[in-house]
Amino acid sequence: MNGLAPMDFRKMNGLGNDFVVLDARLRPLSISTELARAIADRTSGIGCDQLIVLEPSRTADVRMRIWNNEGFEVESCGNASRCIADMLFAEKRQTVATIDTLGGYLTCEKAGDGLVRVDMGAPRFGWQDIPLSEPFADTRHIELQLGPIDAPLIHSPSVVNVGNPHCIFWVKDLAVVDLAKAGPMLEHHPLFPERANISLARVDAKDHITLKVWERGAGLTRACGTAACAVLAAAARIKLTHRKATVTLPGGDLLVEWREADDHILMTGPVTYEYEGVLPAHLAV
Ligand SMILES: N[C@H](CCC[C@H](N)C(=O)O)C(=O)O
Repeated sequence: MNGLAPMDFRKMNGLGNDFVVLDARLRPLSISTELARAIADRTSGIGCDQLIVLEPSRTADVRMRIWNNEGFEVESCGNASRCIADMLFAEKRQTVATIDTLGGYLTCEKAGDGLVRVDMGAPRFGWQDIPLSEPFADTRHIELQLGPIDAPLIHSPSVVNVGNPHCIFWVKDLAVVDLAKAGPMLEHHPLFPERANISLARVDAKDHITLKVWERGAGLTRACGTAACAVLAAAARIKLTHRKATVTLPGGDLLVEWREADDHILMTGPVTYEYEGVLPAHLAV
C-alpha cells in the first residue's frame, strides 16, 4: 500500500468540492471538532469543504470517515467517494474498489476517461429515514415554505436520505432565493433533527437537472455528489425526470442513474488530484 505518511495529506476535489485526505491506515488518528475545523479553515489551515480520513476496514478496501468544515463527522460524501476510489484503483492496480462509510458500503469502479462510478446504495424516503421530527406519510412534498404563507418564494420540498439527509426545492429560477442567506435557516429547520443538505433544483429536461446546494455543515459548495444522487431519485420518484439524468452543478456535471433492478443509485464523475503536503506543526495530528 503506497498510502500517505501519517503527517502527509493529499488535497483532492470532485468538481471543485474539495477535500484534505489523511491516511490513518498505518497509525490511528484522533480527529476532534477543533482539529477538523482548523485543517479545513481556508485562512489559517489547509482549507477544504470536508476532511477525509482513511482507516483500515475488515469489510472493505478502506473505511472512509468524513468531517464537514464546521468540524462535525457525517455519514456520506459522494465526491470524496470517487476521489478515494481512484486512489485505491492506483494503489491496488485494479479497476474496482470498496469503501465502508457511516452512510453505507460503497462499490466503485473505473468508468473510463478518468471517470469513477460509485454505487451509492438505495435511497430511503420514509420520514423516519430522513429523519424528520414529525411524521409525514408522503415525503414527495412536505409542508415547508420560505416567504409569506400566501406567496412563498419556495415551498413543498421533497426529502430523501442517500446516506445523509437532503431537502430539495423544485424551482424554475435558481436565483429565486439567495441560498447563501436561506441555506442556514433551512439547514437548521426544526423539521430536520439531524439538519439537512438544502438543494434548489431546476429540471431542464427529462434527462437534465441543474442544481445549487447549501451543504449541511459546509455551506455553498461547487458540487455535492450526494445531493446529485438525492435530486435524481426525488425527481424520478415524482416523474419530473427519467431514472437517469445529467446533474449540472456549479463545478460541472455528474451522471446519475437510479437503477430499476436493485433500486441503487449510481453516480459517475471526475476526480482531481491537486497536490500533496505535510501538515504544519499547529495542525499536527
Ligand atoms: N455536507 C454533507 C457531507 C458532504 C457531502 C458532499 N460534499 C458530497 O459530495 O456528497 C452532509 O453533511 O451530509
